[in-house]
Amino acid sequence: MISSERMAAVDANAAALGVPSKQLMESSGNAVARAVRSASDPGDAVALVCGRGNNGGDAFVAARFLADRDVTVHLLGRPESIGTAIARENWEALHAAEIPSETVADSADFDLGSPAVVVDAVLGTGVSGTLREPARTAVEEINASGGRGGESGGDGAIVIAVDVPSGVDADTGEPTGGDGAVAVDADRVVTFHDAKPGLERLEADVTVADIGIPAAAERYTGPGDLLGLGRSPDSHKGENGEVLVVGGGPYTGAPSLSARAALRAGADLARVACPASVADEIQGYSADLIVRPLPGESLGPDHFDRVAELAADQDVVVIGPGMGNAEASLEFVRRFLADFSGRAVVDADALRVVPEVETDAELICTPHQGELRGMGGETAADPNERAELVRAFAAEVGHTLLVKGRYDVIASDDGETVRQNRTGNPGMTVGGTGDVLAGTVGALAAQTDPRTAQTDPRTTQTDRNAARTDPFQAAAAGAYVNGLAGDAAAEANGHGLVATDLIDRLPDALYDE
Ligand SMILES: NC(=O)C1=CN([C@@H]2O[C@H](COP(=O)(O)OP(=O)(O)OC[C@H]3O[C@@H](n4cnc5c(N)ncnc54)[C@H](O)[C@@H]3O)[C@@H](O)[C@H]2O)[C@H](O)CC1
Ligand SMILES: [K+]
Repeated sequence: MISSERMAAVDANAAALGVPSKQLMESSGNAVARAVRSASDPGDAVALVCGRGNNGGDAFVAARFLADRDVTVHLLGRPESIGTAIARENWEALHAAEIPSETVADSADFDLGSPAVVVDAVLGTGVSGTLREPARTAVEEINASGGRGGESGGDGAIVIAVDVPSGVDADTGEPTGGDGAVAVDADRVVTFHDAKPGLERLEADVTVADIGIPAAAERYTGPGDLLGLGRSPDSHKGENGEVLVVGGGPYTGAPSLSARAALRAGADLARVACPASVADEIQGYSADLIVRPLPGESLGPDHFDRVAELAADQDVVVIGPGMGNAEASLEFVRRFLADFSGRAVVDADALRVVPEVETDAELICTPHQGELRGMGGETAADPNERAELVRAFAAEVGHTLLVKGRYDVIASDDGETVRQNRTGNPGMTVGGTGDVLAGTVGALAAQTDPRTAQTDPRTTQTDRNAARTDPFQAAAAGAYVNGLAGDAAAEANGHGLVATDLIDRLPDALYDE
């Protein structure tokens, strides 16, 4: 089962793996043609009703595979306004092949005739809102032509929908125009790659066609995993996330790297709460950070009130970098996590505390293999076996996990979703790259998802968490871009790369795909 959002990501990942959408469209069209053939006889009239997006494009391809049927392609709108290059190329190929087609400039002129089969390729997953003309009339004509919804009581044409009946939301099965809005009532649906939750709720007979998307496009992160992370063009300071890094004491570099990575990964503000003994040093590394000194030389339970107060205004807390493993510091983390209900990335020595703590916080834990074992998790040499172990352990602890390794493994807090990341290189075993990753994930988890943005200041912490990028998605995207930045750094510096090389390359990795 796959959501439309994930489907779009997998599509982009497939293209990055060398299987571009045009190739997928060829398979989609072929699958539709097979369904048409099984529903008709040679010589039968087949009407393909096509919109100007890729859903229509699938039907242009299908028409080429139906040489022994009496095919007519109806294009809704002008050919010049076909929206995508691949659909346009297939429209042109149709002409070159002399396949009969007509363009429907005015919906009043639309005449479907009385074919044996109607292919509904008006709209696929690209639909939004109430159907506009000429799509609306076309959908009504399709429904009137036959099928269960037809005036002829089921004796008319067989309606085969491409990917999803036009006007239906593939995620919910509801009309996109709202309750009772017009949508195609299909007899059959040929959907691509995987089942869609909304289609299960329809009466139509749904088949899933394998269109050749490689399994790796789902198993591994890719550019598709960055979709939906774009910041809104009219956002103001603070809207793209404020991150608080809590750490330092025995070390100064780690919290600084995390906080600077958070800024480069798009956070508007990065603060560091650290022992006063190292505050000047951490500030000295960078003018971009806001440093909040805590009395003493290492984190301890006395800092709880102050850190809880600082954390309350933050989108994400990154806790652990460079804090060391003194018992008092671990006790501080226990108290902090037990009380916290926001979102936190937990790294380094703070990780071992996680399995002991009952918390309402939404945690993203970023252990390497050794730290995972320290948390009570298991690991394995085989990447797929390791992925399975991490998935099960994420469900057990109830938090998102990002386990670092040659192949990173990301698992959702319910253990339902697991993904691997294979960007990165052996040069990244140098100290500090994990701190960069924690800050990067923190920044991505701090962004507001533009699709669920919630701007009312009275909203609760839970509402605010819900409006942000999904934690699994933030972790997967973070692992992917951290590895890309590492690969760019290795290109320049080989195995001599250092963690700060990654930080400067994060913006390109994130936004210049
Ligand atoms: N990986 C795959 O699954 C592949 C899927 N393919 C097919 O592509 C469509 C999705 O294509 P897309 O171009 O994104 O969108 P659509 O064709 O569904 O529609 C875009 C088109 O529709 C217009 N539009 C949007 N809303 C409305 C409305 N309410 N009323 C009227 N018109 C509307 C919009 O302006 C655009 O012009 C997917 O379903 C598959 O069929 C490919 O084969 C590649 C592989
Ligand atoms: K359709």
